[in-house]
Parts: sequence; structure tokens; C-alpha cells
Amino acid sequence: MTQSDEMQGLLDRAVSTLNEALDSPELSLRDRTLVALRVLELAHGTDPIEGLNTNGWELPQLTQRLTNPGPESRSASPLDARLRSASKGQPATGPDRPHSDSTATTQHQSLAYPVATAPSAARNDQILEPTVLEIDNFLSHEEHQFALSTALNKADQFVGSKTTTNASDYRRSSILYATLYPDLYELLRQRLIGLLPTVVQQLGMPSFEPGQVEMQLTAHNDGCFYKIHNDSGSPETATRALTYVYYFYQEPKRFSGGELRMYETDISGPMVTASDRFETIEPLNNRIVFFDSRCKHEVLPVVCPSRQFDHGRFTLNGWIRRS
Ligand SMILES: O=C(O)CCC(=O)C(=O)O
Ligand SMILES: [Fe+2]
Repeated sequence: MTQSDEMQGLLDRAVSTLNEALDSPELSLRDRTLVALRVLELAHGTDPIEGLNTNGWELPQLTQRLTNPGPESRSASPLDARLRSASKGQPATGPDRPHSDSTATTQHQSLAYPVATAPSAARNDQILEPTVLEIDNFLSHEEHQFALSTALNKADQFVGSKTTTNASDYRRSSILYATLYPDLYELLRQRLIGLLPTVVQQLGMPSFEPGQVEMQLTAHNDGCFYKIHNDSGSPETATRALTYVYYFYQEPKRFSGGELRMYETDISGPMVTASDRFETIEPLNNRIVFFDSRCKHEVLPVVCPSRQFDHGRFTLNGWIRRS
């Protein structure tokens, strides 16, 4: 065995120990967070770990993508995470023109760990910024294919989506419930719980003890949409804290539209309202986004000329509830 094989062996064992620690129910959330932060610190600062694939899960490569990149900016990486938020004081194109492009410039912020002053998603206690944490290349190729084959093989088990208020013509899509794909559910659930402390910190949200992880596999095909709503506005959904949406589809892409639009949200009154400042997020293949479930958002209409199910826009999306 050469010295470099030995080193690789040690690194592999170290990584699997860290993986176990991150999932271990015996460690407190605080201890798991400390392990996660240390891993992220290492991934940020040392080359030997760069690109290391641990059980199909690439360690986050922390990319600085500022509009005007500074001297510390790094090249694009396999797992590319960034915080996206409409810049303050931008002229807004409003919800009354939902299909126009946002003129708001985006502000990309680095994910440097540990973060002493997390950027806050809330401008004050009452106004939520339209902020998402976006991570590209989220799943490995095999896992992405697993998600895709699950969706395509179970096409006949999807059912029409509803809203909690059953409002008509507010939402058009179809859904596959998570009980029909327990392995995929568990894979994603563990990833989400592992990333939770970092995500919450980056979004500037108060930390919370996670409870149930709700998940659905959603298909949007030609003419599908979801008008402006938030995800925690009813008594049954009030404990949803964090929304995640993982986008995937078959290449070459055969639909257009379906962007996620996030609105600045006023939570001061009894009615949560969207303002006319927004940020538009491309539903890129293998991208996941996270945001505060109280924040108003919509899915712009999808155009899929073939109307074939397997040419659609798919998501594994849901909510992490506070316990
Ligand atoms: O598909 C998306 O981009 C978002 C879906 C969504 O808002 C929801 O299901 O509540
Ligand atoms: Fe939603």
C-alpha cells in the first residue's frame, strides 16, 4: 500500500465517521451542528478534501459569487451554494405583471463558515426579504436519476394538487405522496436534516428544533402554475418553518417557464401580504432552494409543448416543521 493509498483510506474512514456523527441520534443538535461547521470549515480551507465524494455526497464547496467578485472569489464548484435576495431599493416589477422579468439585481453572498453575522432574511421583524438559499448540483448523478425514475415510473399514481383553502384555479400541478417512495424520502430527509443548521443560519432565521419533514413529488406540465401564496398560513400548516424545493427534469429540457418567484413579505398584520419587490429563481436541474415558509411566493406558468408527462418540471418539495 502506498502512502497516498493509506492517506486516502484514512480520509475515507474519517469521512464516514463524520457522516455517522452528522446522522447520530446520540449527539445533540448542537454537537451535530459543531461537527457540520467544522466539516464546512475544512472544505472551505483545505485542498485535499476538495471534490472528495463521500458516499455520493460531495462536501459543499463554498463559492463566493458577488456581483463584483472580490479577491477571495473562488471558481465554480460541484456543490455551489449561494444566498439570493433582491437588492434593497430596487425598482420593482409587481405581481400585477407576474410574467415579466425582474429588474431587481441580485446580491450573491458568500457562504463563509463559521458565519459570525449571518445575513438576515428579515429586514426587520415584520418584513421578510425575498431571500432563498440556493444550492446547485445538490444530488449525485445516481441520486438524481433515482428521483427521475421514481417520478417517471409512478406517473399513473400522481393525483391533482389542492390548496389548504381548496381555492379553485389557484394551483395546477399533480402530486405523488411520499409514502409511495420511502427510500427516496429517507435519503432526502437525512440530507435536509444534516444541512438544516447551516441553512437556517445562512437565511438568518432563528434556529428551531426540527419536527416532521413533509415531502411531495410534484409534476408541473403544460399550463401548470401556483399563484402567490405562503406555505404556513393556515392552522394546519402554521408549524412549517422552512420550505425546500429540489428541481429535476429530463435533459434535454423540454419545458420553459415555471420560475419560482419570491416576494418581499409583510407579516405585521393579521393578513400576510406580498409587496411588489421580488426575486425570480430559475428551476434549474439538480438545484435545491430553501426559504422561510412564511415568505410569499408563486410558480409562474409552465409551457411544455409536447404535454408529455416525462417532459415536465419535477420537484421534490416540502416543509420542515418545528417540533
Ligand atoms: O415548485 C416550486 O417552485 C414551488 C412549489 C410551492 O410553492 C409549493 O408547493 O408550495
Ligand atoms: Fe409554496
